[in-house]
Amino acid sequence: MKLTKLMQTLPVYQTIQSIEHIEVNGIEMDSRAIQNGNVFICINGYTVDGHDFVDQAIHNGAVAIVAERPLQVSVPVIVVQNSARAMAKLASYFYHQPTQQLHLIGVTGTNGKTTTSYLIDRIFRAYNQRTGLIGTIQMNIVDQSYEVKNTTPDALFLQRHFAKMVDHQVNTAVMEVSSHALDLGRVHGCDFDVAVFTNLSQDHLDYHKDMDDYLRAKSLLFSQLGNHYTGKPKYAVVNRDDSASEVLIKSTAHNVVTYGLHSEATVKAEQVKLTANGTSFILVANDERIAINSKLIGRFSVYNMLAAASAAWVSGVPLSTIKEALEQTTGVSGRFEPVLCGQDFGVIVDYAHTPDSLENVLQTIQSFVEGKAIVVVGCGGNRDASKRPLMANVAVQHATKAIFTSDNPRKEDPVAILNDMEAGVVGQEYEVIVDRREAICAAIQQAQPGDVVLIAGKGHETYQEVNGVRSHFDDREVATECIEVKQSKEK
Ligand SMILES: CC(=O)N[C@H]1[C@@H](OP(=O)(O)OP(=O)(O)OC[C@H]2O[C@@H](n3ccc(=O)[nH]c3=O)[C@H](O)[C@@H]2O)O[C@H](CO)[C@@H](O)[C@@H]1O[C@H](C)C(=O)N[C@@H](C)C(=O)N[C@H](CCC(=O)O)C(=O)O
Ligand SMILES: Nc1ncnc2c1ncn2[C@@H]1O[C@H](COP(=O)(O)OP(=O)(O)OP(=O)(O)O)[C@@H](O)[C@H]1O
Ligand SMILES: N[C@H](CCC[C@H](N)C(=O)O)C(=O)O
Ligand SMILES: [Mg+2]
Repeated sequence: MKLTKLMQTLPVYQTIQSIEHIEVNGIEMDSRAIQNGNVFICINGYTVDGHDFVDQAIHNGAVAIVAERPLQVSVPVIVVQNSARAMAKLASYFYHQPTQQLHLIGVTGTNGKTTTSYLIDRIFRAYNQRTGLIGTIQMNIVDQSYEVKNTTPDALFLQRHFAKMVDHQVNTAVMEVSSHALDLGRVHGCDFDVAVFTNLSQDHLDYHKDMDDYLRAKSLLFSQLGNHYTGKPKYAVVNRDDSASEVLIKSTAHNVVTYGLHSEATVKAEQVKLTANGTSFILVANDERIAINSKLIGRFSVYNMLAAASAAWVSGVPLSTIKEALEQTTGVSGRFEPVLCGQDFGVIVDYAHTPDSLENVLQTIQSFVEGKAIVVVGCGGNRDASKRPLMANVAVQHATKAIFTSDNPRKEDPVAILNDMEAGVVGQEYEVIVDRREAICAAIQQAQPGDVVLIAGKGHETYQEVNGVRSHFDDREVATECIEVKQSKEK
């Protein structure tokens, strides 16, 4: 592609050298990956500044540079205001605007994005669509899975893989859209057809200045809806029971569909019944009604099902298909996942890593547990420290017994993180066991028939990061080992 043609997608840029003759065969943001004929985009990151790697990029064959400032180098430099946002547009154009060929659904919110995305994916599969999915656990393109580093990867990765989805005849794609991604412009080149909001509560205040700033980032998914005008109808699907939805509704000029349990909503759940084995409710969408009997547990799961059902319903999927998919779903890896080794007490591995999700999950357990609810929980290092005392407080308030432990301390001192957690507890008992394996085994040792042990925070993760080094660690495997040790002692 001619560089001049590629650059047409940017409304404003500056270059003093002629770029008329340049032919481009690829875009890269990493100097190490540059090949002959590529354009190198310099991104000023959190760790290093991509502008410092132009020489390596040129040495590897870069024919032009996109940068945020003029650079004295041997190839033309195109100066833009924000190279990450420019990259999103350039990548979309280079890969022939793949998201315009997909029915693209974006899911944002503090909790429930992964679960809701999987439910949407399963509904569209039941509707015989070829689907793609991008989120915290992995990326799926039809039946192939790929690792991802971020919940919402960078714009280049996204556009490249949307193009791959188009090549694989995918027609519907669903992705989680994190607040970081919205703020950093990772989804700037994406033409969403449906934007879904789950809920808002505290998280990521290490990155966002305050809750208003966090909500502002989330609202970008709604304000940018329909930016790439193609004439297709666009829908905002929001949780009516969450007050943050008011801001999101005001952020979009497109169709708004609300869902909820308590308020007047377009899509509702009526006659909700929550049991230890699942949930049932009547799904109401305008004047259509259908009974749902799901294996998913807890009121929060009803919200996730409503969000997914609404996204599918506005896309034209019949309620009968939505019912079929929701009823077949047993759950998502590491989300309220039971560990079953024939023991006479429950063990649940869950990804709750915010005060709100921990409270939701513990309340759900309390609603059916016959004995004690024992929670093992920690807080991540180098992430929002202000949620630590709040999570500890939720743990002691909503569990019979709380054991505080480590959850990816990253580069922080695990004991310092635990001290931050302990500051949130006044006058209530808890135990601190720094080593996560020991903490899980201690909880399982203490469990009596009828008790439930909740192991929170890591869900599907298969590593523990300590001192910046990741080692294999899977809560489900460790719990199984601890149960087997307990069973062998009892024989
Ligand atoms: C803080 C943050 O968002 N960091 C992201 C960022 O990394 P960074 O800014 O450190 O990148 P960097 O290493 O400084 O590199 C800057 C530029 O120099 C280039 N470079 C670098 C070295 C070199 O030799 N040559 C070169 O050209 C790099 O390719 C890059 O273009 O860019 C990387 C590539 O896109 C991301 O993987 C990385 O996410 C890290 C892993 C991360 O942990 N991010 C978290 C905070 C995050 O984004 N989380 C959200 C939400 C999670 C959720 O709630 O579900 C997410 O969407 O994942
Ligand atoms: N709708 C919900 N409301 C509150 N809590 C929820 C909801 N759905 C799930 N949870 C809780 O939050 C945890 C994380 O769920 P999920 O992975 O679906 O969220 P996420 O938004 O993708 O999280 P992340 O930001 O890490 O990607 C679950 O394990 C469960 O404890
Ligand atoms: N997406 C979340 C994951 C947190 C999971 C928890 N296990 C941790 O490491 O803090 C985040 O980046 O904040
Ligand atoms: Mg997620």
